[in-house]
Amino acid sequence: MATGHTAELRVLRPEDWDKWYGNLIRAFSGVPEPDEERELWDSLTEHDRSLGAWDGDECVGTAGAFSFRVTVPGGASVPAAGVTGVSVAATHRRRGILTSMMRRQLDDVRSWGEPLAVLTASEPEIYGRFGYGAASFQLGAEIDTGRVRLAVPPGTDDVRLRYAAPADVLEACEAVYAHVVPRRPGMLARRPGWERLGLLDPESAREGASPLQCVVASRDGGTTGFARFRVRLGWGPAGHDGTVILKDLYALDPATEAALWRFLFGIDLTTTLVVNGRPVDEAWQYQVSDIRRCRMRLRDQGHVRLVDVGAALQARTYQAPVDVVFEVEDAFCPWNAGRWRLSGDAKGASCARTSDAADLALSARELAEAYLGGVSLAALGAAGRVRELRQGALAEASVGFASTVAPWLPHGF
Ligand SMILES: CC(=O)SCCNC(=O)CCNC(=O)[C@H](O)C(C)(C)COP(=O)(O)OP(=O)(O)OC[C@H]1O[C@@H](n2cnc3c(N)ncnc32)[C@H](O)[C@@H]1OP(=O)(O)O
Repeated sequence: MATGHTAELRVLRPEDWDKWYGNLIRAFSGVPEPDEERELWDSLTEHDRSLGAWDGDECVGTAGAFSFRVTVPGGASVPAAGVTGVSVAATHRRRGILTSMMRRQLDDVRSWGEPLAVLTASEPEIYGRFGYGAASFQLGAEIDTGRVRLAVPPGTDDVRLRYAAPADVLEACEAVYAHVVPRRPGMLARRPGWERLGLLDPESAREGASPLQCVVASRDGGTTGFARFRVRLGWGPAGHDGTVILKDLYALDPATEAALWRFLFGIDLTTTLVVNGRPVDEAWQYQVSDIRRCRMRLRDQGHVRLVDVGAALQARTYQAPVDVVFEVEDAFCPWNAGRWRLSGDAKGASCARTSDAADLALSARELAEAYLGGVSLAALGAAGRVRELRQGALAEASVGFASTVAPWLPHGF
């Protein structure tokens, strides 16, 4: 590890934002972001929740924490720090600056009374040591729409689709998003200003494709879904072989969802549909005629940290009754360490300290991975990461923690 003078950590002052953001951009290659994006992040930065590490008047470290609310199993919306903008100047790397920022940040989040922290990681290896675990995953696919057919459910033909300029229908699209948020663990309620994320459309992101297009779905006069996407034309030995690139898609009901996917599959002069960051249990994969020609891939998305184990476990529900004592190890947030009794079912839960014998032993990281219901405690047990101390406790907890809807974090921040 390099030595030398340590950096001074302080809360970001608005007038220091340019230097702060400059360090962040440089840590991600130094290629400037398009003005549109820079201006958006400038307006969304919560200065009083952001930290800078300073070496004299040079910013050498950054970390922010948006004030989000995240959906947990059962549908409650729980305060969560959205950890963002983490960087350390390459000149100052590996001398503990990130560790000092994570230390300060988790202490702050605890003092703000937020039981959770969430992030998307540039490299998953960075955050496990601080107690974060990958709790939601995302599906990507490159679908050969020239070959693959979609079998849609009844009612799909009742859905009306129309093109609209994305900005003109933003309000209706945001209303759809707001309806979807409580249905899926891991999703974030929109804060004012964040709706602009959906309209971001810098020229540099297009890579030869069209500006963002939007198709809005409606049934019985009400907006029930939308898709935003780009189209890139192509030409191969067999003629036109263009690509549709999906940016986002939300639907309130299965017929709307199927109508939007059928539309994306069928755009003339295209033979490929590229999608990224989709829920792992999304319906289209069970409607296709040839799953292999969808070339699917799985990736981690939302990393979660239980900042307050008791409050976090109590905030969600459990799909089957659970009554277990966890022996929790938490070296980085020692206030969580020790024994906790969780009693809960589909209606609610309580979680409190106990001196009773432990049923399951694990660290806060395993609890975080299982927290949104997308990672099985039994699977973590099989991996040697959860120890069962009372026979049957692992199966009981695994069934209770599971979510019938896969957790999903649709976008980074
Ligand atoms: C939520 C987000 O914003 S994700 C974005 C994260 N940022 C980036 O990826 C930008 C490029 N990278 C960076 O800016 C820096 O390398 C950082 C922020 C990842 C790490 O900062 P540093 O100050 O060098 O980390 P620090 O010295 O505190 O390292 C702490 C420990 O983590 C390890 N570590 C740090 N970064 C990494 C990494 N990328 N991969 C694996 N291990 C890492 C260190 O080796 C060290 O381990 P040790 O305690 O066993 O010695």
